[in-house]
Amino acid sequence: MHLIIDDIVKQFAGKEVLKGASYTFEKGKIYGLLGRNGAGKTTLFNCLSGEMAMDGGKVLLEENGVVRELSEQDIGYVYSLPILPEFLTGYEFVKFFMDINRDKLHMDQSIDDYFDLMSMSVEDRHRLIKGYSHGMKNKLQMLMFLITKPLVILLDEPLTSFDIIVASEMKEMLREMKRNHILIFSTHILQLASDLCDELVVLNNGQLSAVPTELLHSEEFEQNIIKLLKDESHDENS
Ligand SMILES: Nc1ncnc2c1ncn2[C@@H]1O[C@H](COP(=O)(O)OP(=O)(O)OP(=O)(O)O)[C@@H](O)[C@H]1O
Repeated sequence: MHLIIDDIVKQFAGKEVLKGASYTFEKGKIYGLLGRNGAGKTTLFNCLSGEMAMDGGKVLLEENGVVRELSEQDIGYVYSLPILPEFLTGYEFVKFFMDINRDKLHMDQSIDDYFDLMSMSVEDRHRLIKGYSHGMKNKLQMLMFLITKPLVILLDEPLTSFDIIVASEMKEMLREMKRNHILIFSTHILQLASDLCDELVVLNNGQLSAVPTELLHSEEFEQNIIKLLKDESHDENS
């Protein structure tokens, strides 16, 4: 399975943020998306998820040799600031979520099984989401995708809000999930990127490019990434 991003263009009031971004992502890998503040990472995710209309380009999904347009159902998007109904408990929300998606699911696990997978205590799952920490809200969002298993999962700065124990559990889970999904996450934490990702992609000057794999585990990794991101062609006002 491949996610093919082909020549995406996106502009806001005449300012081009994505200038013909192209890249092919494949199943079985975790991709880290790096870029400076304002480079357009969230914009790219919004275009992929269909939340924002693109001004040009295509997003395609290739499965078993068949290429089709990516649909909203193929995408799971973990926001950096999760939007969840605060007046429900985590348990009530997951129950509701499973009910509305019932026809699409293989109901092989119970609600509690999913919470167990997320290591969320029985007490927490029955508390109002209103009182959840940022990290717990992110966990709940991740749980939704364990249920619906979208083919492509986008994570916008996801692990920054987790404590080290939860972050390490999440990393393990992402490594498990990559077998059947395409996982792309944006981050500013280079340590996390080099630790977790199989491939790094840089968004710079509106275009996507791969970071050579040999740089990923080299001693000069950080310096090389800084050099790449400082590329003189990057100009936030262009
Ligand atoms: N809805 C919008 N209307 C106008 N401009 C926007 C909109 N969304 C994003 N932009 C602009 O597009 C550019 C890219 O923003 P974006 O949030 O995608 O960057 P980012 O790489 O995710 O940044 P960060 O790392 O700081 O989160 C910025 O200059 C931003 O101001």
